[in-house]
Amino acid sequence: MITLQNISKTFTTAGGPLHAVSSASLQIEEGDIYGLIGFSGAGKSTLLRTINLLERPDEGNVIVDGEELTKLHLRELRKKRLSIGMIFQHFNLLNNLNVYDNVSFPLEIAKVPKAERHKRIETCLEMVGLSDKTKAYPAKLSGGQKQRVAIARALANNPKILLCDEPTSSVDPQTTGSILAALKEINRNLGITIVIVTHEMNVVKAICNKVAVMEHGKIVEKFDLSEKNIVPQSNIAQYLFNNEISLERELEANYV
Ligand SMILES: Nc1ncnc2c1ncn2[C@@H]1O[C@H](COP(=O)(O)OP(=O)(O)OP(=O)(O)O)[C@@H](O)[C@H]1O
Repeated sequence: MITLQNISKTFTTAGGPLHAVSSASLQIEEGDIYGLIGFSGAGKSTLLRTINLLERPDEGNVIVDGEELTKLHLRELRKKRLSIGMIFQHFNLLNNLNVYDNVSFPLEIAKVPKAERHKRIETCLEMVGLSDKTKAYPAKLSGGQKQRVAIARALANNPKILLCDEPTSSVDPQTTGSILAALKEINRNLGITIVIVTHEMNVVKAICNKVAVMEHGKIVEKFDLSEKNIVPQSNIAQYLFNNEISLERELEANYV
């Protein structure tokens, strides 16, 4: 369903070229919940953002449902992006709009007629358990509720794929559980393929069926978590599998 072939991305920075992603290849099948894990700066978000070309790779191919995205014209790409929803660490809600209008926003951009819009907004808010919050503004919501609004908004255009960039990094552990449960339900009930960037092996173990471990811009190992005997080979994968902890910056300093 998603094929990333030899993706590379270099940023120009004041300190010189920064190779954020180097020759990364990944095959994600329909229905997967695919985790991308690694330390801060490993290139996870950059790689994730190439899947909808929010980040255009310098080299490599991005194939989604048989279509090579880097070859699409802007209009075709915009259409294709409707089938790829995305959520972020800091929710990215529009603070001057209430919950209903936040979810309505992508539908208005896609020019969905009003009656159909209303139906979809209600369905999506029901899916994330926020039907009673339509009139609330983001400032009045908890972190978990904000992320569930963001999930509803990402689902509004009936995507086939949901990209999640550290969706639980700004919330407490209990809320993490409710967000992950919502994502799992969406995957199970709607068959939406999910790609999730995280620092936390607990997140991977809770919902992913596959995971790729990244370090210094490269994918160093991939695992099918349905397999019984997982034997990590790389130092970083061994570290991640053996330490079920959140990879905060100070802990990263202890990793050798
Ligand atoms: N737009 C940009 N311009 C310059 N450098 C960037 C840009 N985006 C990312 N980088 C750099 O590329 C590297 C990879 O960043 P990326 O965000 O993909 O890593 P990550 O594994 O997701 O880490 P984090 O969890 O900290 O976001 C980092 O060194 C980052 O500073």
